[in-house]
Amino acid sequence: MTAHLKKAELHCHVEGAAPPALTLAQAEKYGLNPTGFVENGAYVWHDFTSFIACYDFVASVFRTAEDYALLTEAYLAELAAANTIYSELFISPDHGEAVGLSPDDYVAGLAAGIYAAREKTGIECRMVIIGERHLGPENVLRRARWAAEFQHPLVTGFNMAGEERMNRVADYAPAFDVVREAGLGITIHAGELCGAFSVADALDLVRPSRIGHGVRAIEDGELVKRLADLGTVLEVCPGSNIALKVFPDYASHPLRRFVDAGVRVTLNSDDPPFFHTSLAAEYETASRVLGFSDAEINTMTRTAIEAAFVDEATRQVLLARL
Ligand SMILES: Nc1ncnc2[nH]cnc12
Ligand SMILES: [Zn+2]
Repeated sequence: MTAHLKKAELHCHVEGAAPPALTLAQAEKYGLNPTGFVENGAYVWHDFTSFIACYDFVASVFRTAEDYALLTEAYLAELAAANTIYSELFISPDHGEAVGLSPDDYVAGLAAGIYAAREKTGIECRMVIIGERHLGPENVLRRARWAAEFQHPLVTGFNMAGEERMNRVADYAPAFDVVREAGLGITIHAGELCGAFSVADALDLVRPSRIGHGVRAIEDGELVKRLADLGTVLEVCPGSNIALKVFPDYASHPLRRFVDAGVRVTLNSDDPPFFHTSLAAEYETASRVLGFSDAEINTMTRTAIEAAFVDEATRQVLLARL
């Protein structure tokens, strides 16, 4: 049982956290047809490409700051009820813009949800801006420039997500130079859909403190050693990896091998209802299926707080709560 363990999450996409029932209610509110995306109370997709199409539909039913406040507060309340003290949400202003919601209003809605949840439950949360890789290097650079200029106390990092098989990390390096210069925390999706070379590219060209997934680094022993030596933190999402068939089953999942190699790892849900998971379920899987002890799982939670994109005073408060 892991219900009693304190938890922290570094890797969850906010639109990807929308429960299907909420998506259906929002679709009805705006007269949008969910057929093909939500069936029998579950999201419909069969590979990464159709997952992204479904994700885009789900995002399109959230159209105002109030919609985002509702979604965010509901997700954080669920996390807090599962003993979660810290959450980092990946937010995608491009999805807001796609439905006519300005980046400022998009962030304002998310922040309202975060403040409301903190008031009611004490959960601490920060936002990480996403640049969507499949929108191309120019758009990710545009988003990075915006993120570098944008000042909000809860926006503390930058990330690139989306279709990893499109282009090479080098094409996006200028965007990361911009946000590094601005002092934002840096993480990047790599080593999920592409192999170890993608993680190596990220280390060489982006120099992130964390990597989203990174799990296919396991294909290169030297790279695993490099991750351990650098102290790079992997945001591991086992349920997502199994759902997207990055690994065929939990027996093949490399989380234990990373831990044994001294790589710093954390547990995350990625897009929980899409992958029939939750942060609480990921903790349970780590315990019951992957065989980690409570002490080992607590180390992962501590690692998440150590790697969180927060100011040092907040980090100390969070560490004291563990
Ligand atoms: N698992 C994932 N990989 C890449 N981009 C994403 N966007 C939302 N979920 C994602
Ligand atoms: Zn992700």
